[in-house]
Amino acid sequence: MKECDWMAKKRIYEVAKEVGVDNKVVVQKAKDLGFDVKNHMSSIDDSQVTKLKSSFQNSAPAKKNSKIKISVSSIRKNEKKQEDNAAPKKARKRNNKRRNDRNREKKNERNHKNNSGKPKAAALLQQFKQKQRAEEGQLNREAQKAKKEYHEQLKHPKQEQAVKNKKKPTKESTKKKSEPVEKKVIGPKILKPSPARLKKSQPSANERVAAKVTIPEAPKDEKRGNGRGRNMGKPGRKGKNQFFNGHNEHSDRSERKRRKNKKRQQEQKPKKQPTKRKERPLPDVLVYEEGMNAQDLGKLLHREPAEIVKKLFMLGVMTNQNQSLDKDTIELLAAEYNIDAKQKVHEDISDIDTLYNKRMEASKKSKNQVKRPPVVTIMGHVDHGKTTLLDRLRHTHVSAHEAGGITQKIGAYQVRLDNRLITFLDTPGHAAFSNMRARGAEITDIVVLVVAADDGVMPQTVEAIDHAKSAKVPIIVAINKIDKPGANPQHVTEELMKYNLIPEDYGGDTIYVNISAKTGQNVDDLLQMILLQADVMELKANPTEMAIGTVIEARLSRGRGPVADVLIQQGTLNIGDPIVVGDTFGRVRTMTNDRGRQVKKATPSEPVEITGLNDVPESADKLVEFKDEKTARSVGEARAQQALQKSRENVQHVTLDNLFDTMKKENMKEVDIVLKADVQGSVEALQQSLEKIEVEGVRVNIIHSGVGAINESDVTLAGASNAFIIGFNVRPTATAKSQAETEGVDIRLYSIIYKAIDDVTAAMKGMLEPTYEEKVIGNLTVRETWKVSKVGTIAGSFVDKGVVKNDSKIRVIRDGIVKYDGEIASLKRFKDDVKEVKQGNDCGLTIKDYNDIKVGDEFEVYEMQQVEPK
Ligand SMILES: Nc1nc2c(ncn2[C@@H]2O[C@H](COP(=O)(O)OP(=O)(O)OP(=O)(O)O)[C@@H](O)[C@H]2O)c(=O)[nH]1
Repeated sequence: MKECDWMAKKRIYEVAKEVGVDNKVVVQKAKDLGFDVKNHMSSIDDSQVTKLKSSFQNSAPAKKNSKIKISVSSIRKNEKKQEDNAAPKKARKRNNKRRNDRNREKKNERNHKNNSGKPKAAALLQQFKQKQRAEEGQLNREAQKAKKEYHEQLKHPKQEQAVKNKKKPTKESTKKKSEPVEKKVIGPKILKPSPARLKKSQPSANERVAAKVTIPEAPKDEKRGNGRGRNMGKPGRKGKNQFFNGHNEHSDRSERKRRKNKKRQQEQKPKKQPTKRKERPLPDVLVYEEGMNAQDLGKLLHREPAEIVKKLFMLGVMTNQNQSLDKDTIELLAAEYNIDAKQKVHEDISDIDTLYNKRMEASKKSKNQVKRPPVVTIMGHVDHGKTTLLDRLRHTHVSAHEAGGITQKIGAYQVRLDNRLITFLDTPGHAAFSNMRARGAEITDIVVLVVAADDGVMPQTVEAIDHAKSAKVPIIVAINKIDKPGANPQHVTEELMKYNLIPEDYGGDTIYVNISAKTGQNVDDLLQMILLQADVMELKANPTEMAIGTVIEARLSRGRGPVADVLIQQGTLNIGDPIVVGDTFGRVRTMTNDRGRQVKKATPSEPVEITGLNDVPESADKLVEFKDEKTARSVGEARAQQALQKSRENVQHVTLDNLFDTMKKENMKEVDIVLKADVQGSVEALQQSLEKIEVEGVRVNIIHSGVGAINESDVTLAGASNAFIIGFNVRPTATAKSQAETEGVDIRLYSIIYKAIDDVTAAMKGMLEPTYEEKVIGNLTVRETWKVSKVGTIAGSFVDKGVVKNDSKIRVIRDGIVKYDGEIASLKRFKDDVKEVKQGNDCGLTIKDYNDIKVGDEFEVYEMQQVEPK
């Protein structure tokens, strides 16, 4: 209502503009008329406006225009009725209908007054009409012009602004306030249109812009079109209606209402936007991680979390949006949405074995593969000539052709024949081959089986065949020592045929070469055959990618730090490359080839010695190159940590009690024991007896033996070797004992040889019976001795630890050696027989059948307690 009142009023200055008279004059006039006005900003209502204007009639120069304006608008109003009938826009008709009715009533009233007051006015009006129609045509043209300009200004508001600024370079802030005055906006105060609204109005602006330009001051209208007045800023229906209907309150109200509704609708639109999310399609597969919550799943499924919670609720799972969900629930949810669910597999970057395998597979599929030298291992029975053959190859086919020859041994070397390379692993025998295999390193492409022509197939020949076959590595048979007088290669061939090594001459596919490693006879032929076999196998690698390889040997070099001999298998290793090798890492600092030369890069099948690692890796460890040192470091450190953890878990595992299980589990071939005894004779006797024990191929291996008490070094060695300790007539030192307890090293103490042997044998058979285990209950030190006839030696002792009982067993220990093991005969305290004496007290005791007690001797008092088998 307020707004309507306000809108129906006019400011004095507006009236002044309309009548073309100075503000002050109008203010004075208004005051004269008795209007309550103070200055040109004071408002007056419609009737006052009419009175005020009429008071200026016939006096102001602008009166004519003003008249015309009034006349035009009144004529328009009169014609409105007819125009409305023909009006094409039904909407406008509807909107204006009520207003028109009102206007009609008002106009009729006015006409009635005019007619009654001035009888000749009709004729005069007719004249005016004609004249004004002509003027109206002119005005329409101007309106069209203004419309065009208005559009221009809409398109180039900045230019317009610039022009405006030029025109009014000063008092910007006050100008803004006074703008409406300068623009001569007639009518109610106009709300500033928002840019968005302005934009929306644009399409219909064409028709609307002219409405306001009907004001006679056409050139000023141009400004108004650019201005911020409502009618100009928002050229539209409102302006048009205003033009046609005058300042109709009702039309304003309905228009505002309509705009408000429109605005509300527009505002509501973005709110509806989120519902569109629901329309997004579900993924084909829900790739989830265990522990995800409804929010996480909502994102993956393109659904609102609330919907997920609701769905789960329907499935009987009460949860909120943040609660972690288990695998089953997530899969249930996926099933509810009728899509598959797949758990995301986290790649463990520290698992370089998997990374190695992946890269190996990827390389095999690569288009950049090129031929690579074969990697060969020489196997055979003892003394059949493996080393001789390797030496010959090394010294003839390397040094003869390569300047410098082999200056150092790096676990493998390459020989050259017909400008082609063959890589030989420098560790002959199937044990090395199998050890590598056991550790997951299958680096050999071809096995050369050396069989002495004068000896034939021997046990280790058969073992070598089995190892090569199980590794699915092709065998080339080298029948050696054919230079020897008793050599019978034919016989050897026949023998080998029993093991399915059928020569080509007999329709098989095994290559046989008769050689003499000693004289070098046919050694070239052997190399030719190796190359032939390599061709058949189409051995290839991709040298263009990041390197992977395997450690052949590794050691700690004085001055150079950790050194590893590695065989590159795929890719190219360069100086400076960040690498992880087993549980170690670093950057390749130096690379040396088998001829002792520094190289900058190593390609597939090339053995090189590398430095730059932070620690010494183990043979058969995998080498993997990483993109950056940071990753290599984190992987290396993570692996070292894991390895340490594992080693800690392993250390305390082998005990006599769990020996049998451990042997089975770890496929042990030897039971490692550290043996300590009181005298050398006992050590030897016990060592021989223990080493004779063999249970199902598993033997005892005494890794260390010696005379004296069991010390820390013994415990450390046993811990590192996963061994246990047998003490014969000796005891561990106090620190050794506590260290053994901490590290879980098992110490077994015996005073009878056959008992120790029986226990070890029984443990290896898994038949170690539940036994009595001694439990030390106290320790004493002899402070004084008295020899009493018929009683023997009385030991005046102090109880250092625990308790001593009159029925305890007791050991006499002198300098770590058990001097006697027996029973207490009597226990006294101040001449009284007592049952027990506790720590911190003196006592006197005698030992059954033993009197060799000296001051300083230690007593270990113990009881036998039954132990359940573990
Ligand atoms: N006459 C003759 N003797 C050979 C030949 N090859 C090797 N020998 C000899 O056979 C003996 C054993 O040779 P090695 O090369 O040590 O045999 P191996 O297979 O390496 O033996 P282990 O290392 O013990 O497994 C040595 O005395 C060699 O000199 C050969 O072609 N002809």
